[in-house]
Amino acid sequence: MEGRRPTADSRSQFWLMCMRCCVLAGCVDVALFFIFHYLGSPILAWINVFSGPMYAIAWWALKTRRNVLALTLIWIEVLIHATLGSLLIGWEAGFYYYLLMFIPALFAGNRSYRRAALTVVALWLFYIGLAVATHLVEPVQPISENARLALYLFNLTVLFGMSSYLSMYYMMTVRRAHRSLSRMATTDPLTLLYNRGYMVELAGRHIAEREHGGRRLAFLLMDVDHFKQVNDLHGHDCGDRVLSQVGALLREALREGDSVGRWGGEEFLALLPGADTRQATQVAERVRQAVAGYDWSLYGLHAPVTLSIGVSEHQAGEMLSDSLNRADAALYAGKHGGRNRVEVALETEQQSAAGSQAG
Ligand SMILES: Nc1nc2c(ncn2[C@@H]2O[C@H](COP(=O)(O)OP(=O)(O)OP(=O)(O)O)[C@@H](O)[C@H]2O)c(=O)[nH]1
Repeated sequence: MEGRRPTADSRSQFWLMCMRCCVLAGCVDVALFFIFHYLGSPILAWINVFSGPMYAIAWWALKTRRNVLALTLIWIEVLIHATLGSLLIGWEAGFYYYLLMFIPALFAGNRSYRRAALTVVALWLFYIGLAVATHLVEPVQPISENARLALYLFNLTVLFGMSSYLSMYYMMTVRRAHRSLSRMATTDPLTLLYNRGYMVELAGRHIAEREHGGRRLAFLLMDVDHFKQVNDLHGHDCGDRVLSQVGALLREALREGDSVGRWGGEEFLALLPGADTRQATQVAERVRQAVAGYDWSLYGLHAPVTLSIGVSEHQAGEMLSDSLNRADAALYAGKHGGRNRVEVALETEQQSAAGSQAG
């Protein structure tokens, strides 16, 4: 039976990603400390000694939900690092790359697109200013051509790694949000079965397939008997839990490939692709027995919950509403025949529902 999947909180995922970035950035700073020592650039080496603890504090701030403090520290660190790196060694060392990583993060983490866009403009102006400054002023602590190239390649590699990670995260977030939205649009929140709208869509697809020479299609329209009494005697909350349990029993009793949804209040619909009337009737009987045989005393009920079920099979050229009307007529006959019964619809809407199996 088709089911549903768990959800994830995308906002907390964003902060988890920031924590991972802090760890990565801290590791990069440790690597840069040794690189600058090796290159004979002590000022930059010592900047990294301060950067590492800043990322450690930012990580701790994120862990303790001091998100604004964490983001402020990360911004300060990257701005100072990129500025000093560019002014001391030169634009060609590629420290400006680190500023670029803020652009997607600004839009992903900011609820206001306007504020994110304004910050990007400020960042762009800063970027331009830094480029012009490094063009006009000679590097304060120049290093050899080869060392600068090595540094440039290192920074470029970090940018590729970080950007790939961030892009992957953003795509995962979008896909997760899409899955979550489509689940909400297709699921009944109480029973976690498909909702009516999605059942209509699924039935439409099966009918189209059948009209093109595909498999047969049978419908089970099911209604909980005397459900009003459950609400009246045990309360609405108990009624909700009973409906939810009926949903779970229906899911268990149906085969992989069948679909079941909540059709209305205490009414359910199952689609059985590939089943003819005889097979659908057997399935309906199995479902009826599964619900009636469940131990409902667990819910404080003194009598078992039962279902009346109307079975219909889609006829060539028939509209969905016609198949369902025939199933509904059979269900109605089941109610009148004493409930806790499976009734089979006749082939055309004009004929009354007939045939019965006692419960
Ligand atoms: N707890 C709960 N009750 C619901 C929900 N949706 C519909 N109902 C109740 O289901 C009851 C349906 O009552 P009726 O239509 O009279 O049918 P019935 O009592 O099941 O009787 P028969 O169908 O004739 O066997 C009403 O009391 C509705 O309030 C729901 O989501 N939760």
